[in-house]
Amino acid sequence: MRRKAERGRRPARSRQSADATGAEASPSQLFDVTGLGGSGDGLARPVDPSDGGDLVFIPFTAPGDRVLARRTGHDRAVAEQIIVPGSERVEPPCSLFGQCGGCALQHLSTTWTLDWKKDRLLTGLRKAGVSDIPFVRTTQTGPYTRRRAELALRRKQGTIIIGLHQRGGDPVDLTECHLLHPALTALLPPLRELLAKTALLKREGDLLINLLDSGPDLLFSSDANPGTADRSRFATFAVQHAIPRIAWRRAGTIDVPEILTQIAPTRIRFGDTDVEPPPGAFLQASRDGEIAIQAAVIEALPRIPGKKARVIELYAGCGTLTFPLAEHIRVEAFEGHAAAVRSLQQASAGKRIAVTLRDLNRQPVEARELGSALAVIIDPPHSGAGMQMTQILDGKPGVLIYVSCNPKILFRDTVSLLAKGYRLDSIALIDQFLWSAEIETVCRFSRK
Ligand SMILES: C[S@@+](CC[C@H](N)C(=O)[O-])C[C@H]1O[C@@H](n2cnc3c(N)ncnc32)[C@H](O)[C@@H]1O
Repeated sequence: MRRKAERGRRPARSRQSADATGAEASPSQLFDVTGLGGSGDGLARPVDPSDGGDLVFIPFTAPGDRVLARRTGHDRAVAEQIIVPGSERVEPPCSLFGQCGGCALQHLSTTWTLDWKKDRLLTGLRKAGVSDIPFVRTTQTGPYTRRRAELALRRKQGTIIIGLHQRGGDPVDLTECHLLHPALTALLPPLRELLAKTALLKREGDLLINLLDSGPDLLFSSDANPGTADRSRFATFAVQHAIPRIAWRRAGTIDVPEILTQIAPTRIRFGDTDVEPPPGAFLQASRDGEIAIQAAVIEALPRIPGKKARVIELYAGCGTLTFPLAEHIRVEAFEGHAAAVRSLQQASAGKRIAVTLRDLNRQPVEARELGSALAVIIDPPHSGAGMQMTQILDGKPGVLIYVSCNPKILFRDTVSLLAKGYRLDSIALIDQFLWSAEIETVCRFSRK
């Protein structure tokens, strides 16, 4: 949960005074909001065509709204007043909505946003050439379930801010959050007190929190080294708040994190296996989201012909999918993050899992190898699978189970897969990023 974009504030329903900065860059105009753009901002047209007919994006507006807004760029505007609210508007649950960059869509019901995401997905797939769209199974995770967060830290005039960046601006102190798991929100006030006393944070840093089965796992990155007194403060804090591990690294580096204190083993369960993940490990955003993704992947497996059959799993992380898969079939798992691979290897002992550390951008698993597997499972980072996708397209595995957090890349890859004779058999849409425009999907492609 991290979002940096354009500065924005929730528009008031009653008239607000001009911009807080006093800037009068452009006159206010009336706009009708007709839909939402890909990042969840309202897509609007001026009511008076002489104001220029082009569509503009207006954050925190909803379809059906008529708003008074001021242009901030050729296709951007900021709402100042909602003149007529759209029928889909709801009261945002969080008082920070519109300032904090964590949520973009709290002013719309979660039912509406799920339908909107499904519609975007289907429109994109149709445009990519899928003529026969299969049934879409949808799952939506609830509020207060987010178990992974990357929060910004600031020391400002003697106080500590822990929060999410407002759009394009400073972090907003997270005094309230309807997304985060309550166990994580409860940690924020004592963490502010702790950080106020430490030397570790000079001016700014970040905190990545993962809520594991063993408790919260904290990874700080900051602009100053922790002192000796800090280490004992963190150790006391870990005991007081039952935090198994607290790690740190210098901001802006990818150094192996230093363990400031560890009072107990860290643990997360994937399928039938406990894994000890490294600090800052990739995790699916919520437990419910993870379960839905795992179930969709397992369901998409083809019939397993015998004990020798194997699947190849690319971008395996610490094994979110590897262990559930290995309950059914042999798995060859590939991952580029060395610490994740170590965790995966340790937990794989005695199981039908072979793990390889591989930068799949530089050295993709080759087409021939992919083509000989019963299925290939792929869960690439947001930037997509790059060269690895080319090898998949050349290797033409019979079944490709594609987990995606970036619909644009999914649509692009769908075009290529259809051109190689694949069809789209099933789609699961997992809305695990509530109140944001993000879309997570599991798609099964197969060749006749
Ligand atoms: C979206 S995560 C999925 C991880 C895992 N499947 C899960 O669900 O927890 C993407 C994974 O790709 C890995 N990754 C990113 N770039 C990579 C690369 N060039 N080569 C191999 N792995 C990479 C990341 O370390 C991360 O574990």
